[in-house]
Amino acid sequence: MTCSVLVLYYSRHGSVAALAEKIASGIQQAGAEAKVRCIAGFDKTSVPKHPVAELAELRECDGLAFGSPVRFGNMAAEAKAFWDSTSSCWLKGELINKAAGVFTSSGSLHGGNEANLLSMMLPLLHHGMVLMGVPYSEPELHKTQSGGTPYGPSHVSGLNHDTQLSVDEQRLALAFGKRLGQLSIALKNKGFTS
Ligand SMILES: Cc1cc2nc3c(=O)[nH]c(=O)nc-3n(C[C@H](O)[C@H](O)[C@H](O)COP(=O)(O)O)c2cc1C
Repeated sequence: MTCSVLVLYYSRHGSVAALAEKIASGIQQAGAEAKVRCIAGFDKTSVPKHPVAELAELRECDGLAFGSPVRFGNMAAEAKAFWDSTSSCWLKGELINKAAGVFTSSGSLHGGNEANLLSMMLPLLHHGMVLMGVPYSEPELHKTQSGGTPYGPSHVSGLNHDTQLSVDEQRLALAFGKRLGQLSIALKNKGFTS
């Protein structure tokens, strides 16, 4: 039975997209399929790095990783607008009991990445998803000097959003993806998901 995990993100400058790709590698390492899809920007001028997500892909996923940059301590409006378009999915309970987690990128280390991750969980909880993060059994969580939190992977991109993912950020994103893949497979195989 194939298990397909949707890696759904919004990214303006590419930092969240870079995390999405690492998470997808971890999902694949767990033996699940990773489908990377982006949320289109409002201005429609930028060329997306991955295909733009269709609502049907959210309905059909077996697990979800959701990413957004920090915008004034919260998720980007584009990401919020996507969730505001998912009422039909919520009415039918199509995401109930599916594994999910969140990831983000912020300009500065204390610029609100953890607050953002927590608020990004809210729509997923309303949809009845089973939330997971990164456990402290991952050694990088104890020593990272950049991003990477128990609430989900993160990156600190700097004032000009030009820093690469650190080694610790990459490892934590990979571990998160692997764990999400494993949990998605387990929940699907046990018959918990619709
Ligand atoms: C309107 C706006 C608000 C932002 N607010 C914050 C913020 O509250 N804290 C922070 O650390 N960075 C903030 N940033 C910076 C972005 O979170 C950061 O550049 C992020 O890495 C961008 O991700 P992306 O490269 O995937 O677009 C803000 C950027 C914009 C454009």
